[in-house]
Amino acid sequence: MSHLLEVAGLRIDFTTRRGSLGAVNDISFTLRAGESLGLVGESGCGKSTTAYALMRLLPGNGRITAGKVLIDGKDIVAASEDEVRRIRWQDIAIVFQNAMTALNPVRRIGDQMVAALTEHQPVSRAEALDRARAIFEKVGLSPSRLMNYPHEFSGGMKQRAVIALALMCQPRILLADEPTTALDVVAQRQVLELLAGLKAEFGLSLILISHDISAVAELCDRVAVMYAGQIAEEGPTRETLLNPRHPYTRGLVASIPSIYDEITTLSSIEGVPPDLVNPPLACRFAPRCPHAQPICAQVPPPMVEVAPGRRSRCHFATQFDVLIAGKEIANVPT
Ligand SMILES: Nc1ncnc2c1ncn2[C@@H]1O[C@H](COP(=O)(O)OP(=O)(O)OP(=O)(O)O)[C@@H](O)[C@H]1O
Repeated sequence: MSHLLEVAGLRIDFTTRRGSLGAVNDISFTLRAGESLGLVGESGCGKSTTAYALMRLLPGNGRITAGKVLIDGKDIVAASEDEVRRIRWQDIAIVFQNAMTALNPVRRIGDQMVAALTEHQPVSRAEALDRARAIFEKVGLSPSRLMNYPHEFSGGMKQRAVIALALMCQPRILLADEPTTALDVVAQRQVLELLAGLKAEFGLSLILISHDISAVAELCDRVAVMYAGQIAEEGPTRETLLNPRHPYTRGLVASIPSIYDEITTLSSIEGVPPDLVNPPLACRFAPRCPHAQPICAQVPPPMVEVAPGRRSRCHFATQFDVLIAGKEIANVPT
């Protein structure tokens, strides 16, 4: 089956006062129609930057400096502004963390939804309104509230409205950047259930960016664990989180209470991620890795396939158990 989205060798740099900051460095992944991918990793690892690049919505000081982003075969990196306008929102749409980034506070929500469609497709206002009503219902909002202003909605309702807005042009790929972070626990759960339902109903391909690994475990077929602008490990969600092949994934999974029943330990990864203006030259995680070996500080690890559909950027990915066991043996008091 062909890929709906193919990201290859993506690199994104920001111009900063301290020099060039490599926010994303050689990222590759694919997404099939109807598939969901979770992007996880500590704050600052490049998740949002990746999502903005897929929409060609980087801030002014950000630039894609290498790589391709093929959306249904079309490269959005090389596309003209006109082509980008045809692709953005129609083929790929984004739900931001903060609903008010997407919603105009002084415009009725229904009018914003109508405009989102009529700006992109040759439909009448009446047709667009019909569609807005139908989508409002799909996202669990009453069509009678369509002409409300954003401030008349609760946080959870606003986020539903943002999802409705993103779906107006019937995109096939939906990016959700921390869609529940600003919500209370009940609304968080409801929005996640909504995303799962929409994915199933419309066959949406979903990229869920979240630091909530449990949400990703529940919603996503695959997971890409990012560290310092790179993908440290990627694979089917359950296998990857239950049996990591990268020390960073192992640390990340161990730092949350329990995603799957089998995992019960709780710890945290010591240290902080590197400065992306001057990242470590070899393995970016080596300075914090409890299992680091001399090679890790000398040679950049390649991304290797550890099993079909599973990749890890660790020198010891294919002998991971030995690496972990080695640490445990080294710790035995003599
Ligand atoms: N406009 C910008 N100018 C300069 N640096 C930026 C800019 N936006 C992001 N960065 C830097 O790029 C890196 C990646 O940031 P990004 O926001 O993509 O990470 P993230 O994983 O999404 O984090 P979070 O979970 O906090 O949103 C960070 O080092 C960040 O400081």
